[in-house]
Amino acid sequence: MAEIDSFAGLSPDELDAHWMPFTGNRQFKANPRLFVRAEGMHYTTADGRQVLDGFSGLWCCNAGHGRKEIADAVARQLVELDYSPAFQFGHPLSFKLAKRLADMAPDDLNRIFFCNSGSEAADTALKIARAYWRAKGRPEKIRLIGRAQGYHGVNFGGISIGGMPGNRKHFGPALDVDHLPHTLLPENRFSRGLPAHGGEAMAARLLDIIELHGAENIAAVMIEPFAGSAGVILPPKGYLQRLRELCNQYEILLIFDEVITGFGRTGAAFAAEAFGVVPDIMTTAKGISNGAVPMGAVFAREEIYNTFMQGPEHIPELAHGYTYSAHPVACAAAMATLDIYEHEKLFARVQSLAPHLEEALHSLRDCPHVIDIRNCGLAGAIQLQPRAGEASKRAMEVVLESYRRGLLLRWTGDTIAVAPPFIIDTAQIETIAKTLRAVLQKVD
Ligand SMILES: Cc1ncc(COP(=O)(O)O)c(CNc2cccc(C(=O)O)c2)c1O
Repeated sequence: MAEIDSFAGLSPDELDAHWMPFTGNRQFKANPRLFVRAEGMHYTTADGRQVLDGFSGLWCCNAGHGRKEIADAVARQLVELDYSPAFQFGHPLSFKLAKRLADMAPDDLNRIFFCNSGSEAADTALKIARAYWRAKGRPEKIRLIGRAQGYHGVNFGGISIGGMPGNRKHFGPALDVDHLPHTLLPENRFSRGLPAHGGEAMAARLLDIIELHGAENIAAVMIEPFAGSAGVILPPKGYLQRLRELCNQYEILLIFDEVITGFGRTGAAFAAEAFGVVPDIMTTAKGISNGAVPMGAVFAREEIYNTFMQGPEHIPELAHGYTYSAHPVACAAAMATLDIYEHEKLFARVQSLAPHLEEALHSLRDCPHVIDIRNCGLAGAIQLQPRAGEASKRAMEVVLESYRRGLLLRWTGDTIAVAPPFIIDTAQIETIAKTLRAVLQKVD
C-alpha cells in the first residue's frame, strides 16, 4: 500500500510506544492514518486532506464533529466540578441527566446506571440480570444467552455473551453462555429496512435453549436490536416481538444492547421505540455524549431497581460501579449532546435522510463482488464476495482506497459498513455512493 500519510511529526519511538486497539499495528505503523482535526462532517488528516466521515467516527459522533456547545459545557464543568466521588457521594448533574434519559426511554426503563463505555455497560447489564434473580429468591436463574455474531464489547462478560469467534478464542475460557443463531438469511438478501422472512422462526430457536437448560435456570437474553459490528444484520419482521413474548412467557430478562442503535441511529431515540419492542434492560454508550467524552448508561425497569432495594439501608444494594461512573464532565457532555439532538431535531432528520441513504446504497447492487446490501435508519452495509483465501481483504482494500479518496468507512469481515453523522446532507450521501461505486469498480 503506497504511503498515504506522513508520520505527522511522530518519531518511530513514539509510533512504537502506542499499542493500538483492534488494529493491524504493523500495517498501521508502516503507513499511519492520522487525523489531526475534525469539524462538522469532516476529518483533517495529518497531511492536510479533508476526509468525509461516513462512519460517525466509530458509530458515536452522531451530531458531527467539533460541536462547540459540547466543548463549552465540558470546559465549564471542568472548572466548576472536575471530579466527584461516585460511591456514597454524588453531584446534582448526574441526577438531572438520569431523569432526562429516563424521560427519553420507552415504558418504565427509568433507572439509569452510569458507566464509561459500551463494554462496561454490557457487563453491568449482565451482572444486574444475575443479581436480580438472586434478589428475587431464584439464585438458580444464572444462565445467559447471547447471539452468534453479536458484539457486546471486550470485557469477559461481553466476549462471553458476544458471538464473534475472533474476539473470544484468544482469551481462554469465557463464561458458559448459549447463543441464538444470527438473523442473516439468504432469502432476505438486498432487503430494504427490516427483512420480511424468518423472524418468528429465528426467534423460536430460543425454545431449543430453554428446552436444553430449563427456563428456571435462565437469567437473560442479550442481543443488539440490529447487529452493528457484524455488519448491520437486521432483525426480520416479527423477530423481536416473538423474542419478547418468549422472554415474558418463561420469565427471562430481555436485554437490548443499544450502544450503536441508541440515540437516533434508527430514526428514533432508541431501537426499542423504532421497532416497538421494549426490553427489561438497555445498554447505551457512544452517541450518549457524541463520542466527545467516554460514557455509558444502563437503563433498567423500575421493578428491577426496586427488587434490589431491600436489606439494611446502609449496605450498597448492588456491589458494582466504576470510579468514573456518572463522571461530571461526561454528564456535561451528555447533557449538551442531548440538547443538540433536541434543538436540531436530529432524530427526525435521520428519518428524513434514511430513504436517501437506502437509495444510495442499493444503487450499488450492480457493482462487482456485491452479494448483499442492508440498511436501517442511517446505517447500512454492503457485503462483498470474499476474495478466495483472503477473507476480509477485499473489503479492507475498498475502505482504504475510499479513505485515499477522502471518505471514511469501516470494514467488518467482508462487509463495508456505512453510518454517517446525522448532520450529513443528501449531496454528501451521493458522494458516499459515487466514491464506493468508483472504488468497487477498481478494487479486484
Ligand atoms: C453493540 C455494542 N455493544 C458494546 C460495544 C462496546 O463499546 P465500547 O467500545 O465503548 O466498549 C460496542 C462497540 N462497537 C464498536 C466499537 C468499535 C468499532 C465497531 C465497528 O462496528 O467497527 C463497533 C457495540 O457496538
